[in-house]
Amino acid sequence: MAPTHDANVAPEPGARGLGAAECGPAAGQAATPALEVRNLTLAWEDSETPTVSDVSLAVAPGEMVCLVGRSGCGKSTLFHGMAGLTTPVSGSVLLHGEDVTGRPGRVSYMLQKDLLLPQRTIMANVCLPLTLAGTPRAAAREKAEPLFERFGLNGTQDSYPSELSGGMRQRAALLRTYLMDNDVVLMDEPFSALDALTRQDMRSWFLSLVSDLGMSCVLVTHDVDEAVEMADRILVMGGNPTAGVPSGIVGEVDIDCARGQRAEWLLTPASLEAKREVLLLLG
Ligand SMILES: Nc1ncnc2c1ncn2[C@@H]1O[C@H](COP(=O)(O)OP(=O)(O)OP(=O)(O)O)[C@@H](O)[C@H]1O
Repeated sequence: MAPTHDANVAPEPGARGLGAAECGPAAGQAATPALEVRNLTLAWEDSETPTVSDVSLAVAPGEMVCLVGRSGCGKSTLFHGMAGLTTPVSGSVLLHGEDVTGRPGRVSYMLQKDLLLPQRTIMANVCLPLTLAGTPRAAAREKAEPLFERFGLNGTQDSYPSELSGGMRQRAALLRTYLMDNDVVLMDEPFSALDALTRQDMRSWFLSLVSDLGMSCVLVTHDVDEAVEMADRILVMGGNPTAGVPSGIVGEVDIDCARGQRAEWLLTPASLEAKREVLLLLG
C-alpha cells in the first residue's frame, strides 16, 4: 500500500498568504474547502494496481498549494481525477462542498502546453469554452474584453497564437481557464516550457493575479524552488506506480510567510529549511 499522509484538513484561511487572508472568513470560523479530495484511488484501465491510492487533501479558499513529486509518480493522474476526467476506483472530489466526482468541466485544469487553436484569434480562443457552453459570441467577448488588460494581453485580441510570445500564450490560456467562471484552478507545470526570465516574470505576475482574484490553485511543479517561492503549502507525492507501488501524499510543508513578503523571505535560512524539508520528503 502506498504511504499516505492526511492533508485533508484545509489550513485556517488567513493563516498565511495574501489571498487566503483576503478571501477567508473571520478567524476561527471553519470554512468549506474550495476543493476537497476524499480517499481518492485512481487506476488506469490497462494497469493491475492503482496509480494513486487513498489520497485526501483540501485546498482552502484563496490558497495556493504546490504539488511536487518525482516524474511518473502520478501527479497528472491525480489531476485527471480531481478534474473529473477519470472516474475513480473509490473516493470523491468536492468543489465548495458539492460532489463533482467524475464530472468534467467543474474544476478548471490548465496544462503545460497552452493548447490554443492556431487558426483562431486570441479573443476567439479565450472565449471558446464559453461559446461551446452555449454563451452567445457577443456576450462571451463582452465578458472577456475587460480582462485582457489585467492578464497583460491588451492589443492581442485579434492576433493569432503564433504571433504571441510563450508567456503571452500562457496568459491567454489562463484567461481562457479563468473565464470558465471557476475560482479553483489546477495547473500542471504551467511555466515549465518558458525560458528562465519569462518564467520568473510569470510567477510574480501569476501570484499577484491569484491574490487579486482570490483564486484557489493547485500547481504541479518539478521545481522545488518554484514551489517554495509560490506556495502557501507544499504537498509531496511519493510512490512508484510503475513498480506496482501506488502513490500517495507522503507529507506537507507549510510556507510560513505571506506572499507579499516572499522575495525577502527567500533570502532567509527559513526558506532553505523549507526546501530541505521538501527534498527530504522526496527522498
Ligand atoms: N493515459 C494513460 N494511460 C495509462 N497509463 C497512464 C496514462 N497516463 C499516465 N499513465 C501512467 O500513470 C503513471 C503516472 O503517470 P503520471 O503522468 O500521472 O505521472 P506524473 O507524476 O505526472 O509524471 P511527470 O512528472 O513525468 O509528468 C505512469 O506509470 C504512467 O505510465
